[in-house]
Amino acid sequence: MWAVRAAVRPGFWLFRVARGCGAQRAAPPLSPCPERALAAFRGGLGCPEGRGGGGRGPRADGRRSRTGGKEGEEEPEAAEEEEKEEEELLRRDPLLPAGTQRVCLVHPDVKWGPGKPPGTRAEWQVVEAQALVHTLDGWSVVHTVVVPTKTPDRKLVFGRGTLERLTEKIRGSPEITAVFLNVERMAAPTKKELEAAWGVRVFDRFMVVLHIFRCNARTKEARLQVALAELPLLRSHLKNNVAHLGGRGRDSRHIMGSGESFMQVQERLLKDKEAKIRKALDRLRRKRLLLGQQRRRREFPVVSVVGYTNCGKTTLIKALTGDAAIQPRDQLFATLDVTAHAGSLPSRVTVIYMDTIGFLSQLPHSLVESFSATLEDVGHSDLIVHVRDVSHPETELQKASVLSALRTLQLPRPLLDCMVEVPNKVDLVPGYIPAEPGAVAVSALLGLGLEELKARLEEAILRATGRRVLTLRVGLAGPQLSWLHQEATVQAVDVKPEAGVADVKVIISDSAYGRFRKLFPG
Ligand SMILES: Nc1nc2c(ncn2[C@@H]2O[C@H](COP(=O)(O)OP(=O)(O)OP(=O)(O)O)[C@@H](O)[C@H]2O)c(=O)[nH]1
Ligand SMILES: [Mg+2]
Repeated sequence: MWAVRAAVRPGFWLFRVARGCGAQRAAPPLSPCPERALAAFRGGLGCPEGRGGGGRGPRADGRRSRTGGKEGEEEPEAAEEEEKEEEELLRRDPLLPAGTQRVCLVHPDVKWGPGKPPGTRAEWQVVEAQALVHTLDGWSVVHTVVVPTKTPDRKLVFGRGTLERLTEKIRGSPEITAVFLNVERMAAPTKKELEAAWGVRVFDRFMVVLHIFRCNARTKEARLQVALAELPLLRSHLKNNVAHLGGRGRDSRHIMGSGESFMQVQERLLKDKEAKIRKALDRLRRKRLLLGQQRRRREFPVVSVVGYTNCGKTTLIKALTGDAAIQPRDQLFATLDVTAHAGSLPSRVTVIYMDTIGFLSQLPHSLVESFSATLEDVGHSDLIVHVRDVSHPETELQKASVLSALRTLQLPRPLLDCMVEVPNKVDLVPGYIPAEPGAVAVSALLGLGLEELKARLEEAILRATGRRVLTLRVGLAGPQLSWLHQEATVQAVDVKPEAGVADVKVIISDSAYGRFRKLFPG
């Protein structure tokens, strides 16, 4: 969900990376059981399935906090109060009208100059804009107009003559109930003038995407992030309304003798709201980090699956884990919350796949900024898998957008260097051969290439987490075998009864192997 333009702003991301590529951390034991791994993992993840996001679970080590409750628990009244405040912050008027809308899509096509978006074409941008509209329940595009323009950022976006022609068309088409002007952001006066000229409501990309986010956000963190992203919109509405009131909003008629004008009171309320949302988000983030630490103590290798929106991330995770509960949808931004799903690799290594929010180019900064914290989990993973829809005409541009945004996350170099490229939807591109070295082409939908991908992921995970495959000889009478079952992944046991020993093939971390040698020096 990251904008290409936003991505190049230095210091833009709020992202903090706690640790580097998995190679730098102590390698954990691996559970052979995905269900158990996931149950343990979800206890430490603020995701809808996990129900762990509330952060009120007990500490893994059972220690008590200062308040007398276990650490990670809160005082019940304080927690209730926080919950009430969070719900209050989430109460909002509808952003876009509910019910059926027949939309005229107006796409300003910048053919030259600095406003021309690089590497794309008007028809592709139109297809993406149509997909955004169709994501909304009951909304359809009834007309599409591509209008050449030099300066889409001028007040009325188009020249006078073009505006007149558009007005004639929109006014003369009674079936049109709304206009989607495919610009990143429209200034409030522009919106007002266009709505007055066309007689219907006019939306920009920011509003449409924000509305989709609102509909799709599930966890409290994601919903609060949407609420935060909405604030600039509320501010510009406020300015617009005050302008509409003429001098009345700004003048010195103070409200109830408070010394503040109407505008000042509203601005203060919005500022208070912003501070409260940020505080609530910070609270949730701290809980997530605390739970993340518990999760890391359980130490399952984590694979973050990232990519442009609708490229097939969720479908791939469903195919890799066989998790029937996952429901991919042909929709932009179907996934807005980071969720975790356990799966097994060929040597029965259990990994946790993290499904993430997709990227979209030309997304307004405030939206990107609001969601950056959600992506912190990517920085805590052991491996990144970059999924790409190779059947999409803008597949190369999408790849560039994703990579450019990933770079701005300030992820540790090794994590980026170890990234596994997965060109997806190859069933739609017969004869597709990946150009990138080490890439594994798949069709997540048809299950093509999955075994090769699992083998590639296993190799990358072992390398990234400092694990190795060893065959150890153990005595059958001692506790070594059960120790190995607990602390490593046992792949095969070759019992030699006559010698009273067994050759055990294990995947074991360097640290666990060190402990094994110390415990069982013989
Ligand atoms: N033909 C084909 N379609 C696929 C493949 N993988 C995914 N799809 C379809 O692409 C659409 C989007 O899939 P998702 O898995 O929801 O994509 P996503 O990247 O998770 O999307 P967001 O969560 O919205 O960012 C769905 O209709 C899938 O059925 C594939 O390998 N081949
Ligand atoms: Mg998804």
